[in-house]
Amino acid sequence: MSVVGPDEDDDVARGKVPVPQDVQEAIRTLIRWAGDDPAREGLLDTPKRVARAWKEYCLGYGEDPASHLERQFEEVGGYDEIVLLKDIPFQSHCEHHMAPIIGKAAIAYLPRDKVVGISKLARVLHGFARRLQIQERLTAEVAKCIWDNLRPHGVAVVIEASHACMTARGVRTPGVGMVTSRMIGTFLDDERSRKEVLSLMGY
Ligand SMILES: Nc1nc2c(ncn2[C@@H]2O[C@H](COP(=O)(O)OP(=O)(O)OP(=O)(O)O)[C@@H](O)[C@H]2O)c(=O)[nH]1
Ligand SMILES: [Zn+2]
Repeated sequence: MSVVGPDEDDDVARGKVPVPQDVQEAIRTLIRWAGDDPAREGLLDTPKRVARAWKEYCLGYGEDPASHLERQFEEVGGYDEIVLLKDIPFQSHCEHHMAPIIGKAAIAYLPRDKVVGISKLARVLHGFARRLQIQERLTAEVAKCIWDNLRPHGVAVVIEASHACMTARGVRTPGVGMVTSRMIGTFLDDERSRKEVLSLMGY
C-alpha cells in the first residue's frame, strides 16, 4: 500500500493530479443527469475540479493509518492514567450517498507501557475518515487500529456527526446528530473506567 504524504496531499489540492478522460466524462454525465449543460462556460473545468476534490476527500485510501502509530514513547514517568484527545473535528463521506459527514471525535486510551504523540490519534481518525464510510465502521476502525498497534489496557472512541444525506436531502431533518461509540479492553469490561472516560469526554 502506498503511503500518501503531505506533498501528494498538496498536489491534489493544487490541481496537479492529472484526471483521466473517462473520469471527466463520468462527471459530465452526472451534470447532464442533474439537469445542466456540461458544455457551458462555467462548467467547463468542473469535471476536473470535482475529480480532484474527490481524490482529496478520499486520500485515506492511499494511506495505512496504522503507520502513524509506529513511533511510540516508553519514557512516560510512570503515567498510567487515561490519555484523551477530544473535540477532534473531521469530515468524511457516507458510502450510501457520497454526501458529507461532518463531526467531531473523542479518542482515549489507557496506556500499558507506551504512548504515542497526541497528534497521531487525529491522524489515525483522518486516515479512516477520508474514505467512503458509515459512522459505525469509522468508529470501530479507529478503535481497533489503536488497540492493535499500541496494545493499551483500553481504547474508547466516541464520534458525534451530522450527515448531509439526512439534512440536505431525503428526510431533510437538520440539527440531528448521530453518536457512535466503541469501547475495548478496560473501558468495555470495567464500568467505573467506562464512566470515567465518558465523563472526561463530556458525556
Ligand atoms: N447506520 C448508518 N446509516 C447511515 C450512515 N450514513 C447514512 N446513513 C443512512 O443510510 C440509509 C440508506 O438508506 P436507503 O433506504 O438505502 O437509501 P435512501 O432511500 O436514500 O434513504 P433515505 O435517506 O431515507 O432517503 C439512510 O437511512 C441514511 O440516513 C451511517 O454512517 N450509518
Ligand atoms: Zn448517506
